[in-house]
Formats: sequence, structure tokens, C-alpha cells
Amino acid sequence: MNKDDALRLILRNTQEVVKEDELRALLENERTPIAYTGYEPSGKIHMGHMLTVNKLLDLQKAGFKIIVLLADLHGYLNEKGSFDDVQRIAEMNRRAFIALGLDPEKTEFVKGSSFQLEPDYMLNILKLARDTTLNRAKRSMDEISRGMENPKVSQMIYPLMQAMDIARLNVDLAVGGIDQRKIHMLARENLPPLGFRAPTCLHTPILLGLDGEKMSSSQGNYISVDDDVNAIKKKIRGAFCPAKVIEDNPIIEIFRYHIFPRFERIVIERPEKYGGNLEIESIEELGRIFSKGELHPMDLKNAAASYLNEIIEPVRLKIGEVDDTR
Ligand SMILES: Nc1ncnc2c1ncn2[C@@H]1O[C@H](COP(=O)(O)OP(=O)(O)OP(=O)(O)O)[C@@H](O)[C@H]1O
Ligand SMILES: N[C@@H](Cc1ccc(O)cc1)C(=O)O
Repeated sequence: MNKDDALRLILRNTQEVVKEDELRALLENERTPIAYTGYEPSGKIHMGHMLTVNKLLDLQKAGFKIIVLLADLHGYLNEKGSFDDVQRIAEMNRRAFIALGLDPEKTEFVKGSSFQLEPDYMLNILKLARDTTLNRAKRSMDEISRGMENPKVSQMIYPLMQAMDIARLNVDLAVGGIDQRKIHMLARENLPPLGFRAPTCLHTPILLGLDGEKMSSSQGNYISVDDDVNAIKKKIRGAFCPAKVIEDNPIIEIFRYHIFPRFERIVIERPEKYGGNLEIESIEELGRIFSKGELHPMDLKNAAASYLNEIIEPVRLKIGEVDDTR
């Protein structure tokens, strides 16, 4: 793949890159660049996570080495469960990532606790702690620990560890949802004074959950990559989807980020008496039709459920086949 095609592939469906000239330089480097995303093992892998996984797959195609960090200690520090719970969930999540296409032969899966307790790593955390104000650490967690009224010290150590992971794993490109931005900016500023490189950062949009808030494994507002057809139908049927409203409408967002990128043209099935089937070729066209009230939310939801099932079905089948003996 030539460099321009690689750059185009890497930037598609992203919200932000900091900075594009750095990304270009990584592609021109002789050394294979490393990209990573970390996931707190707090529950199921869902359609929101899939946006970052899709990006890792694009990066893999563009020649990057991929590391997936199963951030067990981070989940523990962020009160997602006991240390045993997060370890168990990390293993379950690994299988879902493999089923989503991250081939274990080509992807390095690393558990945070496998290196984050080493003396050198910890000493570097203490050094970072001396260079980071409490206010900055707290602000960097705003979108990660939403509604954190009474933060624990552990939640202030969390962003320092995320920044240090980038240095320790020799990461060139830190990938995440746009909610990771403040921690990534902290890493860009505070790693170089300690002698480490500033990472380039790539952010995906955030997918809304079925209630219109961020899709999140701890909120129960998600569609997981192993939901079966009935669960998908039931969840979509109960989703927030006000008639004629396209802004912050989670069903429209599912079409935008998951369905249209995979299908060139979609068909919304409707009985003849309600206007018959509708063929739609782009998210813009869907938005126009829906906002004029020419498409009922229930018809939109039925189509969303059926396309989502088509996307998820192979993943669901594959999860059962992934070898869990490693
Ligand atoms: N709804 C979403 N849309 C896009 N990206 C997401 C979404 N949820 C999580 N991510 C991304 O996945 C990575 C891991 O996030 P994380 O483990 O916090 O998921 P989560 O479901 O928000 O978990 P929790 O709700 O338990 O905090 C981050 O880069 C994050 O930005
Ligand atoms: N902060 C990420 C998890 C994470 C943890 C450590 C990292 O190095 C990277 C990412 C989240 O919101 O889930």
C-alpha cells in the first residue's frame, strides 16, 4: 500500500489526529511503527469499542504493529471490580478482540499487570507524579470516570499510568475514543521531560448508547459483540429514537458509524400501506428522510436490528471458536 493510501485508510472515520505531519513521518520511518489501544476489562466488548478495534485493523493493514493493552490494573484502580474480576474479564475480552479480527499471530495482547508493578515503571510513575498537578490529573479523568464526585487517589494515579504505558510499550501512535484526549495530551507534554518520546494520538468518535448517553460497558446501554438476534431486536426496540430528530439519535449513529461504512446501499423494509420499501445510499440521505418525518422510528429500528445482526453474527459465531487455552 502506498503512503497516501495508508494515510487515507488511517484517517477514515476518525475525529482527530494529533498531529497529521507526525503520522505521515511514522509512515515514512524505516522502523515498523507501533500503535496501541487500552481497554479496562469492565464488561463486554460492545459496538462502541468496535470503532477503535476497526481502527486498529486499519492500522494493521497500513503496516503498523498493534498492541492491545488489557488494562486490568486500570480497571481495578477505577473501581470496576476486584482484582480477580478484572483479570477474568480481561481474558474474556481477549477472545472478543480476536473474534473481531485481531489475529493473535499479528497482534500483541498485553496485560497491564504483567509490567506495571515493575520497580522501574513505578519509579517513573512517581517522577510523573512530581511533574503533574492534581488539577491536571483530575481534569484528564473527567470523561473517563464520569460523575466522579469524590475521586480516590487511585483515580489520580490512573492517568499517570496510562501515560507511562505509552512509554513502556514503546508506542508511537496512541489510539482511543475522543474521551481519551486529555490523558493523551498529558502524555504528550509530560513524557518528554522524563526523556521519553511524545506519542502521536488518533481519536475516534464516541458512539452513543441506546439511551442517548455514551455507550459504555458499565451502563447497560450497549449492544455487545456477542448479543444474539433476539437480544439485538429487544435492545434496539427499546432504544431512544425520537421521530424526526437526527442529532444525538443513537439509532442514526449506528447507521453512521457501523452500517453505512459496510453497506453501500441499505433497504428499509416497510409494508406497502406505509410507503413500501425504501432504498437509501448514504447517511445524509437517511438523515434528510428521517428528519422530514417520512420514515417512522419503528421501521428505522427494525432495519437497524437486522443490519446489526448481519454485522455481529460472524463475530458471535467466532467467539465460540476462539481457543481459550492460551
Ligand atoms: N461508546 C464508545 N464509542 C467509541 N469508543 C469507545 C466507546 N466506549 C469506549 N470506547 C473506547 O474504548 C477504549 C476503552 O474504553 P473503556 O474500557 O473505558 O470502555 P467503556 O465501555 O467506556 O467502559 P466503562 O463504561 O466501564 O468505563 C477507549 O479508547 C474508549 O475511548
Ligand atoms: N483509559 C482507557 C483504558 C486504558 C488504560 C491504560 C492504557 O494505557 C490505555 C487505556 C479507558 O477509558 O478505558
